[in-house]
Order: sequence, then C-alpha cells, then structure tokens
Amino acid sequence: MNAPLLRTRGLGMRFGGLQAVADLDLETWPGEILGLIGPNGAGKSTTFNLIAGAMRPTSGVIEFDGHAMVGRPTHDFARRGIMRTFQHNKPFESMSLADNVKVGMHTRLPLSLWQVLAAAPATQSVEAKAARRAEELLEFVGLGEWVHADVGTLSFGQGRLLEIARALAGEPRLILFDEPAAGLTAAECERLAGIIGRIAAQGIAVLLIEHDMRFLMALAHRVAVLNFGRKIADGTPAEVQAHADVVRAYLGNVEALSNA
Ligand SMILES: Nc1ncnc2c1ncn2[C@@H]1O[C@H](COP(=O)(O)OP(=O)(O)OP(=O)(O)O)[C@@H](O)[C@H]1O
Repeated sequence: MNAPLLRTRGLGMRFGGLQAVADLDLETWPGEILGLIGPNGAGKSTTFNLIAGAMRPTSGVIEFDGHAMVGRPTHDFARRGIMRTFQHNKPFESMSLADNVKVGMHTRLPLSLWQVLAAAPATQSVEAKAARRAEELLEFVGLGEWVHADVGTLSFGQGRLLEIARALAGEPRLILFDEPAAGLTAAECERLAGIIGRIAAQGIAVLLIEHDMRFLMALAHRVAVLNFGRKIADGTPAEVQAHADVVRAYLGNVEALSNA
C-alpha cells in the first residue's frame, strides 16, 4: 500500500494532570473515510485540535504527506491541505454564500496585497476564477440555487452545507468533520452522507467524529476507537462493533453502539 497521507506516532496531549490523548498512532490514506469514536471525554476533539494544528501536542509526531508538522504554525496545516468543519458553523451573516466560500479560498489565492488594492488585471482574472469555483462548490453541496443569497436566509442544515463548501474552498487533502450530522433531519443526514462519500471519492481523506453511530458506521471505511485518550480498537465498522474492549468502553451506553 502507498504511504499514508496522515500518520501520527505516539501522539499525546496532557492538560495539567490529565492525559487527554495518549500514545496515539493513527493513519489515513487518500480517499479513505476514517471514523473516530469513543465515549464522552475520550479525547476525540483534542485529537482533531492536534491534527488541525490548533494545539501543539505534548508528545509524539504528526506527519502529513511526509512532512513533520508538530511545531509549525496553524496556518501551515491549512496551507498543506488540512481543513476542518466545526460543530457550530460561524458564517459571515451579511455576506452572500458565494462570498463566504471565497473567504475559504484565502489560503490559496495567489494575490499580493498590492495587487488587490490596485485592482490589477491579474486580480480580475483571479476573482473571476474564484467566483466560478465558489459556484461549483455550492452546486456540489446542493446550494447552487442560493449562490447570491445572503447567508442569513439559510436554514440550519443549509448552513452546515455552506460550512462544507467553505472547507472545500481551501482545497483540502484531508478534511476533519466534527459531528457534521448533529442537529440535522433524517433527510439532511442522508444528503450529507452522499456529499461526504463524494468528497472521499475525489481522493480526499476524511476523518469523521460523529455521535450518530448509524450514520458513522454506514459511511466509514474504517473506525478507530478511543477510550480515556488511548486507541483501543481500529478496524472495519463490523470489526470494532464486535470488539470486546469497545463494547466494554460503551457499557452503560450500549444502545449508542448498538443502534448502528
Ligand atoms: N483545553 C483543555 N483544558 C483542560 N482539559 C481539557 C481541555 N480540552 C479537553 N480537555 C479534557 O480532555 C479530555 C478529552 O476531551 P475531548 O473534548 O478531547 O473529548 P471528546 O472525546 O471529544 O469528548 P466529547 O465526545 O464529550 O466531545 C476531557 O477530560 C476534557 O475535559
């Protein structure tokens, strides 16, 4: 098999006396959907923060496309193609959908400040391209009809789709979804699953935290399970659901695992 796109080795994060993530080895490949599950407080969000470069680990290694990432500034993680979506989307309310998506391109636009200020010809062609790309991405997530609408007019579920279009605007190679199905209707969840599947089919690696087990188990190619910061299982959805340590970790909340 080819080298993984993302590889962590011995990744650890300590908050004072609390070891939130411990000795974590994770790998993801292009086009793969890797689910990350675990009981509350298991360390999933902290793992995302480390991989997105929002927090610096207290131990271990993160390699992305062969580059050592620990210690680099957060924007370097985005520039190399690690993007994330958040549980609570924060769009720019008074801007159109297209402009919101264009903001997501800022890590990629090859413009210097003076070009923008001088409205040089180069700026206009880059602008036109950015506008076309924003439309494409909005169509991809099913918001093609609302390209010029104000974000304030969107429903909650549509806001979630806009957040995905914005993340895609940064041309991710790895995209981190933090509970993308939370608060969505069944129909919206189905649409979202289709979108995430198509993102992976383009060769983008997907890392997915999701409490909705049915959603996650149907979508993930592989699932890693955390408990008290440590990985206790890593395998296909069927393998992890049958894993004795996983069942034990979810004791008291067995229905959360068995509703998959
Ligand atoms: N900034 C922080 N400072 C101190 N402790 C933290 C911090 N962030 C997380 N923790 C602690 O680290 C542990 C792991 O938290 P984390 O949010 O990563 O878990 P999680 O698996 O995402 O949980 P949930 O499913 O409830 O969102 C928890 O005990 C949490 O209280």
